[in-house]
Amino acid sequence: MNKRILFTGGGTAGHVIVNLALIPVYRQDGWEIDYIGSENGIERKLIEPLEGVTYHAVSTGKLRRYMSKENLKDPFKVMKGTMQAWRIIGKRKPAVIFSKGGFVSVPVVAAAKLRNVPAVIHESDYTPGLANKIAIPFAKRVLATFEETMQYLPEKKREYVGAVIREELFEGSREKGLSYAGLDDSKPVLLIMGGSGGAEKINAAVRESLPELLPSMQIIHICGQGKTDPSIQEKGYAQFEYINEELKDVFAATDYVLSRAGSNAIFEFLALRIPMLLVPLSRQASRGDQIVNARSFKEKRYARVLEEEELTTDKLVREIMQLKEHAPVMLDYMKKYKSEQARERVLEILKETAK
Ligand SMILES: CC(=O)N[C@H]1[C@@H](OP(=O)(O)OP(=O)(O)OC[C@H]2O[C@@H](n3ccc(=O)[nH]c3=O)[C@H](O)[C@@H]2O)O[C@H](CO)[C@@H](O)[C@@H]1O
Repeated sequence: MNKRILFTGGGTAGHVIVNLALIPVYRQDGWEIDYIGSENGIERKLIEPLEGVTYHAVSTGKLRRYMSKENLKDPFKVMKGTMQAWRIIGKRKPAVIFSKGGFVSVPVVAAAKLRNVPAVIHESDYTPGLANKIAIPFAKRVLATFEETMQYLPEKKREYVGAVIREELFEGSREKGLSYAGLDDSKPVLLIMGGSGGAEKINAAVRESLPELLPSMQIIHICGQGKTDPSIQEKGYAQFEYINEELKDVFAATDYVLSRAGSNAIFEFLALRIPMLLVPLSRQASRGDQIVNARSFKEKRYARVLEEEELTTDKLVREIMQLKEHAPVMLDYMKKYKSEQARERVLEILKETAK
């Protein structure tokens, strides 16, 4: 078999992380690895430095349901991206393409179809995103993280596999995580993670709540690029823009988490058995995918949820304080979830599908 695989996906870290979990397996197995991403997206930062992966940048345009003055050029950018992807696929001749979604992936999956190379799409959210919806007709298979997502996917292509989680996240050290954040073992640690891009509303509410929170806990706050506040220098409060390699240690040091409800993040907390309070991104700011992700986790008792519209400092403090009380029940339910098989199954499917 031709041992060459091409990955795509980008826009936010959520559309890259699953690829990051799979790439090391292929490297170890001696595969040639290509990646198609955008010129300036986070995927370039996360993927280009990896050894053994050739990164190709293509033109991308945001696809929207409705045309407006601002996005008149976007269909042309997508067409250009498709031509570029078509050329790259023709030159590199991958046996299979794995797409994690995001707008950059649409031209790649379309070009794969034109080149007759099988593509496998992975959908991590409860309801499929627009990019994946457009790309699914061109793909051979579509895999879901949430079992409930199956109802939205074509019967002949779909399979529920669960969440693909980076292996190294299970190998963190609490001690290293505490020392990385300049904290100690004296009080429990609350991690605050506003999604890969941070979350300004959560950041502001947390900063206002510090006087009430810090007496009983330490806080590691991942604020997002350019969103830390250097004027806050409290003991027991550590701020970061984004954490890459040390994230495994930070997770190991975490007792509770306050997070957005991006699919990859919440499945990581579930697999690592970290009790969570979720503040999903509102419908005004998104298509509402995080609201349904969070609802599903709440129904399964893996998480508590605070809607963004209800986010006040008082409510936030109360909910965070209550996490400790609710944790034992959450942990009982979380223990029933098994995550180990997802990555193996995805690898098997990719092998079955490869030309
Ligand atoms: C604003 C937006 O469009 N959000 C979407 C995006 O979220 P977002 O990009 O935030 O994606 P997720 O929450 O799914 O994943 C974030 C990933 O980044 C990692 N991470 C985060 C912070 C950090 O400092 N270091 C780090 O490695 C997390 O461990 C996780 O693996 O994709 C998700 C998956 O399709 C969707 O559910 C979200 O609605």
